[in-house]
Amino acid sequence: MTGDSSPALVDVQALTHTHGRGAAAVTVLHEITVRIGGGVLVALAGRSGSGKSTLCHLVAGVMAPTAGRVRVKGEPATAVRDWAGVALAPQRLALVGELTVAENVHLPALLRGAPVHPDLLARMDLERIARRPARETSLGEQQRTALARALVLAPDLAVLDEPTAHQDDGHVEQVVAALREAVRRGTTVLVATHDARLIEVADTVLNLHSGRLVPDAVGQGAARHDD
Ligand SMILES: Nc1ncnc2c1ncn2[C@@H]1O[C@H](COP(=O)(O)OP(=O)(O)OP(=O)(O)O)[C@@H](O)[C@H]1O
Repeated sequence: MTGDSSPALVDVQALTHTHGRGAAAVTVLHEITVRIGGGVLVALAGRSGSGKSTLCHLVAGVMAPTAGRVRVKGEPATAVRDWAGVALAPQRLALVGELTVAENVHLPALLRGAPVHPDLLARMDLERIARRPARETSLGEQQRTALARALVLAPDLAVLDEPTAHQDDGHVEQVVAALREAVRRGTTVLVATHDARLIEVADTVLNLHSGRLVPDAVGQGAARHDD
């Protein structure tokens, strides 16, 4: 989180979001205001259905809020199209099943003509299966592939929805280390999670409760890590 006067990487102001229309309309986020600075790991915690994925999608700019605004680097989040700006690993992963694990990870770099981050495959324990089509890998492997893909351009902001949901303890440690390393290199990482192992290493914890940020929990979290 940033103080009021410092520039925010992510600036969310009075954001409200309603899914559906008419009789089916349901407002799932209410008047969210929060600012997030550069180079921090932020955990967005909250019970199932509290609105974490919805807020992730709005911050990543894949949908627009019903009211209020989300700015990333001073632009509306929906206008930031470059994965070097904002990268998303959605809960449902969205891999290209026919492409290999390595091709999926490197796709944002290949599309952009950018160099690939050399050791992400190893960091995410994907080297052994790098040449296998993504659809022929386990769910945990697919999740680590989507996480590596989100980090491959060292984006300003990586939005990762439940990044440890399909990982065993050992791989949780590897994912956490990779996220901390991304933060060390300057990426702000926003994770939606219920995982205490991830929440405890966050610089900031935002707690969502029924679509509202719980005021006295905002800004709490583990001390800043400098590793
Ligand atoms: N497309 C949609 N149409 C209608 N309601 C939706 C839609 N997507 C999500 N919702 C509702 O919005 C609320 C918040 O959902 P969201 O997926 O953001 O929660 P979450 O905190 O990420 O949950 P989980 O931890 O289970 O993934 C839930 O009540 C959900 O049923």
